[in-house]
Amino acid sequence: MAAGRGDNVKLYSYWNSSCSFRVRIALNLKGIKYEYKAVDLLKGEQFYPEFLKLNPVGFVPVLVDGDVVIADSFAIIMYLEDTYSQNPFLPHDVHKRAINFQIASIVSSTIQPFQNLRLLKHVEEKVSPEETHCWTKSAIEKDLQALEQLLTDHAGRYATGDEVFLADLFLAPQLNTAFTLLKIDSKKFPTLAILHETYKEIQAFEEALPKNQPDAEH
Ligand SMILES: N[C@@H](CCC(=O)N[C@@H](CS)C(=O)NCC(=O)O)C(=O)O
Repeated sequence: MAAGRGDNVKLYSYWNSSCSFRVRIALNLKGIKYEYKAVDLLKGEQFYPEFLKLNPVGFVPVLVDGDVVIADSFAIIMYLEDTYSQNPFLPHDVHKRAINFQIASIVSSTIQPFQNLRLLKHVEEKVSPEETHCWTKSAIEKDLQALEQLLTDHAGRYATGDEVFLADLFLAPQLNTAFTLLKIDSKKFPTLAILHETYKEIQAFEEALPKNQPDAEH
């Protein structure tokens, strides 16, 4: 299967999905124009048979690039990195590269699953929405503390120095969820709070924000 040429790209996305947000940033940074295909997670469109053909797990995001179909934000971002050489997401320095993978992995495998819709729905059936919210917030705060500690040793203007790399693509959506949606107090995380503000100044990040998507609910 040939890698796409970037002239027929579609992104299946939900405006408020942090995993989709990561990929939107990646596409914007690579300068790849794409067709936005909204999948309404609240209506359960992720379980429609035609969507499950693209991603049997029933999650957004899914990228279609010509005849290439890829699901999972990490896999999609690495595919974009390997296919489109402009604005690389990975530094040459192997240590810095590893730290980028570490941060991306903490966000995608440790933190984000706590805010996953199907998990939250399940927990809310057992305990109240308020209790679920408190549990999510405290779980995420604990992991943000770990990220804050890690970043103290590595951050420059961005997460791992003065250039935007993979870690930033994962951090920006996570910090947006934590500080904007969940209203976690950013003062407890000084390095993360500065990064959160810095990301707002980058056009590729700003245009990828949930509120700027065609399916956004205001
Ligand atoms: N590891 C996957 C996780 C994808 C994921 O959790 N997507 C969420 C939105 S951020 C979703 O589609 N949830 C729908 C559901 O829970 O039914 C990735 O990084 O793409």
